[in-house]
Amino acid sequence: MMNYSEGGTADPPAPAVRAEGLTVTRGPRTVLRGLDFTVPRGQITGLLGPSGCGKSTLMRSIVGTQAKVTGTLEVLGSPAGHPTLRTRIGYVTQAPSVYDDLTVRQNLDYFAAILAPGLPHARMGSRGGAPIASDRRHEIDRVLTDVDLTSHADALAGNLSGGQRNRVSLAVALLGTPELLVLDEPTVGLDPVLRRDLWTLFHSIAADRGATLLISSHVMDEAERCHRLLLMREGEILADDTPEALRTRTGSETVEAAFLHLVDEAATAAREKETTR
Ligand SMILES: Nc1ncnc2c1ncn2[C@@H]1O[C@H](COP(=O)(O)OP(=O)(O)OP(=O)(O)O)[C@@H](O)[C@H]1O
Repeated sequence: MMNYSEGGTADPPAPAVRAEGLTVTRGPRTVLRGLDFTVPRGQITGLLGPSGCGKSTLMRSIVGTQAKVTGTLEVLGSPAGHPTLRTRIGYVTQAPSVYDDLTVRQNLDYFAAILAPGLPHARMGSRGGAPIASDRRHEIDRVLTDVDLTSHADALAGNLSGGQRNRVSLAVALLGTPELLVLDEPTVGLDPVLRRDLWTLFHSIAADRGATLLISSHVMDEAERCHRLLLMREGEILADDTPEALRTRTGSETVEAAFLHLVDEAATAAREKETTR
């Protein structure tokens, strides 16, 4: 049932992420400069911008692993980094975090045991090495199917290709059906077919499970696949809108052209500000 305010209109759901004046310093540099934005729930928000603009730093701040964060940063209604958020967020870093000397299934079982140590250990299975609790096995089978690695379940992670290792990391993040998935360049190094399949998976995660996805990329054609975009440049947010609205607003045919238009616009505005000083 929906909640209604006194005025009779539906309360908009609280955003998955809300930032106000978010500033991050790394060493002597201010890497994020007073960002204000929200990430709506149940949608795919793309975080796009050139290398070094601060995408990973912003993602690390959201998942609570970044030091020297000031301003307001709320994630799923709690301050970023709050312990209760740990099991509600799935995070995939750029470098796949998997154990090379374990098989894909053993990696997943290890992370599943950490995520949900209370899962029942009744009815043990024994295929593929050490016994695995049946509920965990079911969960692991599900995420293996999601990332199309079922046929490699018993391969050592160290023997996989870079793209396959990335998908093991993604499978780890999908364990436990998190409400918010933060994926740092998840499609780097993947062939076009796999990239397409992963984007189909991302859309079904948002549509079927109501999860929120924040996905970084510096490949502009992936922007077209997102519901919303945060375009970043040099630690600032250049635009926060839908791909269509960005194209329309800038009179551009592609998001890439819209991005370049906004960069030029920002540079012109900065020059004018400088000359009127
Ligand atoms: N450990 C660090 N110490 C100091 N500065 C850092 C550190 N890591 C990153 N930076 C700086 O912070 C800025 C933002 O880096 P970040 O990794 O967030 O960018 P990015 O947009 O994710 O880049 P890429 O697309 O190449 O991954 C960069 O200018 C980088 O030089």
